[in-house]
Amino acid sequence: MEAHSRSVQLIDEDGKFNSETLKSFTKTIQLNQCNSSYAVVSIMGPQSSGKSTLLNHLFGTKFQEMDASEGRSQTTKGIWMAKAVDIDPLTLIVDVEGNDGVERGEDDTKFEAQSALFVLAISDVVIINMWCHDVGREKAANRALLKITFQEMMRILTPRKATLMFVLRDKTKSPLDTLKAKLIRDVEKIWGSIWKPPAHVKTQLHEIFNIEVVALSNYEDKPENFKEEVDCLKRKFFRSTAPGGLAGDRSGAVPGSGFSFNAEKLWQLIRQDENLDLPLLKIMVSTHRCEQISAKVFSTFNESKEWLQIRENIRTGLLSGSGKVLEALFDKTFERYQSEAIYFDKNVASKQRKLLEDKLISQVEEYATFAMSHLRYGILEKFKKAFDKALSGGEMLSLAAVHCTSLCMTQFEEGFEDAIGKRVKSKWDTSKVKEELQLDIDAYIDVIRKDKLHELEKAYEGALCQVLSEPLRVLLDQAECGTWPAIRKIFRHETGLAIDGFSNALTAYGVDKQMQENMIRALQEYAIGLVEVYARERAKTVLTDMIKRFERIMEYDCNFNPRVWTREDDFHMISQDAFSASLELLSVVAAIQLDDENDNIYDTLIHTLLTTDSGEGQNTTSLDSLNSRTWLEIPSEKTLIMPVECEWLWKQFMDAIHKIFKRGKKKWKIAKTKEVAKNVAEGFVAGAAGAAVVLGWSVGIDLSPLAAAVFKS
Ligand SMILES: Nc1nc2c(ncn2[C@@H]2O[C@H](COP(=O)(O)OP(=O)(O)OP(=O)(O)O)[C@@H](O)[C@H]2O)c(=O)[nH]1
Repeated sequence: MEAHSRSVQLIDEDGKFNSETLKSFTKTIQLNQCNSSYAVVSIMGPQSSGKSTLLNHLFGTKFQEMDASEGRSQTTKGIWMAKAVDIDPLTLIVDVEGNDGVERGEDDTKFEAQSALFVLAISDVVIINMWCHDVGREKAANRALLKITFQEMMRILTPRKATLMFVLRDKTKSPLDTLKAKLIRDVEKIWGSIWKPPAHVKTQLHEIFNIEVVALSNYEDKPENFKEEVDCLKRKFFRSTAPGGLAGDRSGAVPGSGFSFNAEKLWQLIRQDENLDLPLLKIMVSTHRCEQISAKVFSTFNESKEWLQIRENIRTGLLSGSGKVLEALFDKTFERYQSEAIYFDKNVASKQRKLLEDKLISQVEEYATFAMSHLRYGILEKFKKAFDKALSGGEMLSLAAVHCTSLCMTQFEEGFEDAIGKRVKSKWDTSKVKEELQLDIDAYIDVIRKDKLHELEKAYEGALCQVLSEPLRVLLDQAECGTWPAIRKIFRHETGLAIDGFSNALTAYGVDKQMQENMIRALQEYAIGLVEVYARERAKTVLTDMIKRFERIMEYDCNFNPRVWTREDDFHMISQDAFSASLELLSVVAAIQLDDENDNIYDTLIHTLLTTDSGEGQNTTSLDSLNSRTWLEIPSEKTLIMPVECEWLWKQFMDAIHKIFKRGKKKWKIAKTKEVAKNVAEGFVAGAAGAAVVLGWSVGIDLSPLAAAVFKS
């Protein structure tokens, strides 16, 4: 009680505002918690007019009073403040230095005017303390004060409605009503005489002030009466902030927590003699206070166990459910802010709330970033599992990719909301992280797709290899004129089937057209390569194979039975067949002829190598046609044995055949009976002669040893 009723100096006699003193005072009396439920009552009046005495009796304060024995000199310097005792709501009492200029000098009205303005601006009730006998007096000190106050108020201040309570001291026998009427007339006269800004030219006094008039007995002469009347007056200040009370108009009231700042700024502006724009000041105070409230709730947020726990979650990676906690914490923080900021300017409060929200959002940025990246990797792993499962369950890759991706993107959104809450999530741009996640997912799909496509490719290659290998081997073993047409037929058929199947299968993998074409081309090339492999293999052993073929025809008849040469056997024709068949073999393996329908290699070879012209040798023009490295209409990369090589091979072949003829006795079975033998020998001779015609141009086979051997046998 003592501490509250004791007064503090708000502004000293030199006009210095005691900011720290006021802050500490308002803190002591817990003004901050009052919002708008508090009142400010101030007193103005001539020096030594009993102002402090009245306040102390009325409000239980302890303002310094003049010692009566010292005569009338100034005791109150500057502006003082105390808290009324036993009055609800909390009521601040402001005692102002006497203002009749006696101490400061007649001309120094500046401080008086400034303090009067200050008091008017911060007060809900202004008590004008005056001697009863001054009512109606032209020269009364209050007249000058009121005039200058009204004048300055209209010049630089946008007033807010307050109560002007005239307390007439040392009341006389004049009835109060008469005094009151006189006083109001007087005050209105003053009001009418002052300059007013255009907006207020027609403003009536009662629109700016509620006027109250009270008369008190002389404190010194009639102390009992004085106390009684003061007690009665005191009651007027109970519940003063309730509607209809002395301080009932709360519309312009500054909330308790902004009082100090408001008072200090106000005093600064008054001292600078600037136009006082109270609404602007109100915004200034509101901004200052809302910033303070915001900073306070922000630090409470930071220190809350919930937020500390969420931050800890970054370390442990346990995000699930944090969103709800964060959401509730945000709500609590805004509620805390709102509960105090609501008493300040609405626009300022909501602007500061928005700033607070931004601050909170950026405060959780580290957590949100962590949550997003944690989710990104977690969801990617989930995608991999879901995708693999879908594929192993037989789902088409392209469909699985779409549905698993969409599932995972939804999971990302849900997971982020779960970790960070709806409110924060709505403020966050997740598009970049989602793009990155999408890229990760696409990369994984690509890897799997490549694997699967590789498998598919291998499967089709394997199948093609299986269906083509055997026919190719058989056909190339046969190596006759119809070989390449047959290979082409089976090749086109099987490759066509495989490509159809492959194309269909590819649609399940979501590959683009270009890639699809490339892969089909690759399969085609594989099939071509397969043919080439077999053909090249065959080409490698062509000389041996030609010899073997020649020998086979000579040793076996058309039923594959071992041949026993008799006279009936047409040696010439059989050997001719053997030569032709060998040449056929050479022509088949000389080039890969998958595209070429006009197979001219065999014709060229027959024409140049197996002529039936006179045995004096092959015509050089024909042989010249083999003096080349390419076959007509066949690209070089499809050539397995060049024409010039064929010529060389043919010579090798004929050399070998020569030797075979030489040892024909051992090699070929000849009938044993003499007659048969003779016939055979004749036939051989004839056949050999024919053969010699065939062969003569190149190797000049000497058949006589064979014939001799036959005759000997
Ligand atoms: N005649 C008369 N004298 C009073 C009354 N009340 C107080 N006084 C006397 O007036 C003198 C000044 O009293 P204060 O209360 O100090 O007056 P003040 O107006 O606060 O003085 P300053 O702060 O110096 O302006 C004291 O001696 C009081 O006893 C009153 O009702 N009538």
